[in-house]
Amino acid sequence: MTDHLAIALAQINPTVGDIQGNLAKIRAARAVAAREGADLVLFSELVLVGYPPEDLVLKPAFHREAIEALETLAAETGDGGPALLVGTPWISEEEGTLKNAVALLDGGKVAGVRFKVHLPNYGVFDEPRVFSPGGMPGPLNFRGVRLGVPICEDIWFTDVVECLEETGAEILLVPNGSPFDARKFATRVHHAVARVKESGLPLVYVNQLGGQDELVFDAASFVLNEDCSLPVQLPAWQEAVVTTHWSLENGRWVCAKGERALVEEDDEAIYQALMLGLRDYVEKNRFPGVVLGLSGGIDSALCAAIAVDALGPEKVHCVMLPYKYTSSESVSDAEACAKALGVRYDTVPISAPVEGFMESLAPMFTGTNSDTTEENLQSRTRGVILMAISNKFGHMVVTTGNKSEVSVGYATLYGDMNGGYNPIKDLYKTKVFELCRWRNAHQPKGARGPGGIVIPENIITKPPSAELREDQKDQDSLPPYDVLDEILECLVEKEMAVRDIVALGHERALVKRIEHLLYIAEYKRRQAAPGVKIGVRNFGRDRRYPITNGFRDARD
Ligand SMILES: Nc1ncnc2c1ncn2[C@@H]1O[C@H](COP(=O)(O)OP(=O)(O)OC[C@H]2O[C@@H]([n+]3cccc(C(=O)O)c3)[C@H](O)[C@@H]2O)[C@@H](O)[C@H]1O
Ligand SMILES: Nc1ncnc2c1ncn2[C@@H]1O[C@H](COP(=O)(O)OP(=O)(O)OP(=O)(O)O)[C@@H](O)[C@H]1O
Ligand SMILES: NC(=O)CC[C@H](N)C(=O)O
Repeated sequence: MTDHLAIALAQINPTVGDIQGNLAKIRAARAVAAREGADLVLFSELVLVGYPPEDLVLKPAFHREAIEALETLAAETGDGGPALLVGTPWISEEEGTLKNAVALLDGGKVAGVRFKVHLPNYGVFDEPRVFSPGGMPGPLNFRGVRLGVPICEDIWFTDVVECLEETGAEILLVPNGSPFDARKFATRVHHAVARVKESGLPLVYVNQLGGQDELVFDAASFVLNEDCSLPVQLPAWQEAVVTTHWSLENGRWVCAKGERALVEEDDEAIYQALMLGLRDYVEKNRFPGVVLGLSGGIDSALCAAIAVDALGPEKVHCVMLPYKYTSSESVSDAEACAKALGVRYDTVPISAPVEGFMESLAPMFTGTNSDTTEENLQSRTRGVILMAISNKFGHMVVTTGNKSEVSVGYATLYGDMNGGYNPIKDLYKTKVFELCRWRNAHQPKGARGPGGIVIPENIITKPPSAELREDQKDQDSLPPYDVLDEILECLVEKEMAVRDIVALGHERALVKRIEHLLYIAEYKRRQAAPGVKIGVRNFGRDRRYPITNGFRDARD
C-alpha cells in the first residue's frame, strides 16, 4: 500500500447543461494535475452537468448524454495519468432512479460510484424533486486507500461521515455545490471542522465556481487535517487546480502545508459575488454586452460600476434619458460617472414619446387628475427605449432596482423593471451606499474597470429621487432608508412578527404599512428579472410567497 498521495483540488467554472464544454474543462484540469504529478483529482458536485441542473437533469436525453460523457472520460484514465472523482447524474442499477453521484474514474473504467444521501430541500435547494437519495455509503477503494466521498449536504449532518468512519474511510473527499451568501464561508468551515473532530479524519472540500442565474458559487476550496488545522486554502472567486501532498504518518493521512490564500470577506466578498454573477450571466448567455439607463442616481451608478468591473468598459453602454423633471445635476452626475468608468454614453430625450402618449390618451383622460399614471409613462418610455437599443445591438438591459424598492413595489412594471438581470436585487439601499463607498476606495480583484473614484461623490451624498415629478424625493413616500431597511430585514430575512418589530422601537402603523406593501408587491417580483443572491433570503429561489395572500399579522 502506498504511503504518499498527491490529490489535486480542481475548482472550475462549469456551465449548467454544457456537458461537452464541462468535459473539456475537466480534461484541461486533469492535464494540469498530471503535470504536477497528481494521483487523483477531486472536482465539485455534479461538475459534469453544472450545479444545480434543476429539471433539465430529468430529461432522459440529457442525463444519458452526461453518463456517456462520463464513460468517455473514464476510458481516458487508462493512460496512466491521474484518476478522477467526478460529480455526475447516475441511474442506480438496483432502483432505476436518478442519483446525484460521484464517480471514481481510474485505470480506464468507472471504478466506483457513490450517491448523495441528504438531498437539500430548503432555501434555494430543491434536490428531492429531481434525484432520489442514496443509502448510507461505504468508502471507495483507490489503489489501496479507502476514500470517503460524502457529497455537499452530507457533511451538514453527522450520520454519513460517521458511517464512512465506521466502515474504514481514511480521508474524506467532499465535492460541493455550495452557493455564496455573506455568511456562508464560516458556516461551511464550521460544518467541516465538526465532521473532522467527530471522525478524526482529514477532509478535502472542493466547491464550484461561477454564476448560475441567481446563484453564485465562490469556490474557496480547502483542506482540513485531522487536528483541524488548515494546511491549504484555495482562493475564492477564481478557477484553480492545486495539487496537495499527503503522507501516511503513524497510520494517519496528513496533508503537507501549501498555498493558503486569503478569502475575501464582507463588502469585498459581496462585490465579488455581484461581479461574477453578472459576468457569468452575460457571458454564459452569450450577450455581446449590456445597456442601462444612467440617471445620475446611486442605483444605476453602482450597476454601471459592477457591469464595467464584470465585463470591461467596452461592453457597457450607458444612456441618459432626460425628461423635464431631470435636473441638470442629474445630467452632470451621470456624465461624470460614465466618464470615470470609461463607457459609451448617449443621451436620448424622452419628451417627444412621453408627450405623444399623453396626447393619445388626452381624450380619454379628460377631467382626471395627474397621478402615478403620468409618472409611470416616463418610466415605461425609458423602458421601451432601452429595450429598443437592446433589440438593435443585442446588448442585454441591466435593470437596477435595489432590494428596498423591490420589497415595497417602488418600481414600475414594464418600466424601470424592464431588463434581463439585476445585479443589486438582493442589496438593501443602505448596502448600496456602503458598496459605492467601498468600490471608490478599492480596486476589486479581477475587475476589468478602472481604479479610483468611479462613482462621483455627489451621487452618493445627494438625496435619492426618482425625478418623476417636480421636486420629488424618495423620502416623501418612504421612511428613511435606514428605518425601512431595518423593518424589511425583520420581515424578510428574519420572518419576525409585527409585534416583535414594534418592540424594537418601530411605529406600529409604519410596520403594518411596510408589511402590506411587501405582500402586495409579490406580483411584481414574480415578473421581475433575476439577480444575484448575496443574503440569507433572496426574492426568487429563497423566499417563495403566494401572490394571492389574505394573511396580515394582526396579533398585538
Ligand atoms: N396582484 C396583482 N396582480 C396583477 N397585477 C396587479 C396586481 N396588483 C396591481 N396590479 C396591476 O399592476 C399595475 C400597477 O403597477 P405599476 O404600473 O408598476 O404602478 P404602481 O405600482 O401603481 O406605481 C409605480 C410605483 O413605483 C414608484 N416608482 C416608479 C418608477 C421608479 C421608481 C424609483 O424610484 O425607482 C419608483 C412610483 O412612484 C409608484 O409608487 C396596474 O396595472 C395594476 O392593475
Ligand atoms: N433620466 C434617466 N436617464 C436614464 N435612466 C433613467 C433616468 N431616470 C430613471 N432611469 C432608469 O430607471 C431606474 C429607476 O430610476 P429612478 O431614478 O426612478 O429611481 P432610483 O431607484 O433612485 O434609481 P437611481 O438611483 O439609479 O436614480 C434608474 O436606475 C435608471 O436605470
Ligand atoms: N449542494 C448542496 O447540497 C448545498 C447545500 C449545502 N448545505 C450548502 O449550501 O453548502
